[in-house]
Amino acid sequence: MTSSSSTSSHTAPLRLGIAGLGTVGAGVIRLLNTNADLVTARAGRPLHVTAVSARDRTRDRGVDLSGLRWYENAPDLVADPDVDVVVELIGGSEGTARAVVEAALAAGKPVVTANKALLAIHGPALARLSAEKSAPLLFEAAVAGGIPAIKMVREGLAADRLLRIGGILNGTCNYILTVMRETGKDFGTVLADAQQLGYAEADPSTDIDGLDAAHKLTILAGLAFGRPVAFNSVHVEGIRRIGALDLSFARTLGYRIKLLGMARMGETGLEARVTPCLVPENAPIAQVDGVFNAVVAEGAFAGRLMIEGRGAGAGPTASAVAADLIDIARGHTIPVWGVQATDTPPLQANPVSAGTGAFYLRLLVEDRPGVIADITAVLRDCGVSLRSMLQHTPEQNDADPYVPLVLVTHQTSEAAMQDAVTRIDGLDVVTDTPVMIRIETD
Ligand SMILES: NC(=O)C1=CN([C@@H]2O[C@H](COP(=O)(O)OP(=O)(O)OC[C@H]3O[C@@H](n4cnc5c(N)ncnc54)[C@H](O)[C@@H]3O)[C@@H](O)[C@H]2O)C=CC1
Ligand SMILES: N[C@@H](CC=O)C(=O)O
Ligand code: NA
Repeated sequence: MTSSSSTSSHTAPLRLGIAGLGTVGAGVIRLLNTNADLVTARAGRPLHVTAVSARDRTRDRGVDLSGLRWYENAPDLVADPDVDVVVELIGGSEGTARAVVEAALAAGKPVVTANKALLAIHGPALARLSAEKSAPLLFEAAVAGGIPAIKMVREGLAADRLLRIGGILNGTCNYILTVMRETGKDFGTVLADAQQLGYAEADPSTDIDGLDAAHKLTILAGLAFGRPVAFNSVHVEGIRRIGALDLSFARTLGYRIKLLGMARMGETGLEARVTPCLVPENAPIAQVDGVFNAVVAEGAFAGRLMIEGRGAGAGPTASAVAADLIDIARGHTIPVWGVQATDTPPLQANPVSAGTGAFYLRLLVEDRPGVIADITAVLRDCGVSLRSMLQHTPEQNDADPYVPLVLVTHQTSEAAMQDAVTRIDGLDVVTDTPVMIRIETD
C-alpha cells in the first residue's frame, strides 16, 4: 500500500449502520450532525451514517433520514457493504438486538451498543465472538449513560486491583426517589415524567425493580474484577415498596434513600447486590440527585473515587455512543473485560444472606400496649440488636388504627435479620409486609 492510499483510506469516512432510532438512536444522529466538525477532527475521519433500521419508517424523529438506506429487518443492515460499524440501539437481551450484534461480530464488523441487558446476560459469549473475529465490541453508553464509567474502570484504573465498584446506576429510580422526596408527588406521576423525559426502559419495571441497575453492575463488576460475573447471582431489589413515609423517616434519621448497586471482592469471594439503601445525608453519594448517576470505585492503590453525571437521556447517552465510535475510528479498542477472553466460567456472587449490615425496618403496627414488646422480643430471639426506634411521622393521622414504627439496628448478620423480618411479618399486630432497607455507611 502506498503512503497516499494509506492516507486516503484513513481519511475515508467511517460508515455507520444504526439499528434503533428511539431516544438514543435519534440522539446519536443529532449529535453527529451538530458536532460533525469536532467529531471528524477527533476521529481523524468523518463519521457518516449510511443505513438505519427501526420499527416505524413514518415516525418524525426530528432528524433528517433522507439519503439513508432503510432496512425493515435490522439484521439485514449488517451485510450492507456500505456499513463498516454496526450501532445497536434497539435494546433487550434477546430477539432482534441480539441477532444484530451477533451477526455483526460474526461478520467481523465492529459493534457499538448501549444495550446493558444484552451484555449482562450474553457478555461472555459476545466477548468470545468479538475476540475470535477481531471485531471490537464497545459499550460505554450501556453503563451510567454519559459518564465514562467503562473507560474509568477498564483504562483509567487498569493498573490497580479493584476492591469495590458500583454506585447509583439507574437514572429513572434516582429521579423518582429525588422528586418524591422533594415534592411529595406520588410514585406513578413521577415515573410517568421519567418516561416522558426518555429516561426509562421500554418496560419501566426493568428500572424500578432494579434489573437495569443489576445489568450495569454485572458489567462493571466483570470489568473491575477481570472476568465476567453471572448476572443471575446478583441479588436484586427495586424501589416499588419505598413510600413517602420512608423518605420522610430517612430524613428524620439524617439519611437519604438511594438505589445502590454495589460489588465488593473480599476474602470470601464476590458480594454483588442492587438494593435501596439509606446513605448519610452528608455523604457525597447522597448529593447525587435526579437523573444523575454516580460510579464509585475503590482500588488498592488509587483509593476511593467517584464520578457523577447524567445516567440517562438522549444527549448524555449519544455522547457515550459517539465517543466509542471515535475510538473505533482511531483504532483505539480493547478487549471486552480488559483482558483477552478466556473460558473461565463467570464469577458467582455469594448469597446475600451470607453478608452483614445495619438495617432500617419500617412496620405498620396496631397502636396498643405490648406491641413494641412483642417486636423487640423477636429481635432478641434472632440476636438482632436495636440502635434506635421512631414512631410518628409529622404526617401521622391519629384516626388510623395502624401506626408506622421504624427500627434501626446495629450491625447484624443478614440471615438473622431476614429471620427476624419473617417472624415480625407473622405477628398479628403487624399489617403489611415490613419494609427493610440496608444502611450504607461509606
Ligand atoms: N434511554 C436512555 O436514556 C438510555 C438507553 N440505553 C439503552 O439504549 C438502547 C435504546 O434505548 P432507547 O433509545 O431509550 O429505546 P427506545 O425504545 O426509545 O428506542 C428503541 C428503537 O428501536 C427500534 N426497534 C424496536 N424493535 C426493533 C426491531 N425489531 N427492529 C428494528 N428496530 C427496532 C424502535 O423502533 C426504536 O426506534 C437500549 O438498549 C437501552 O437500554 C442506554 C442508556 C440510556
Ligand atoms: N433506564 C435507564 C437508562 C440508562 O441506562 C436509567 O434510567 O438509568
Ligand atoms: Na457510560
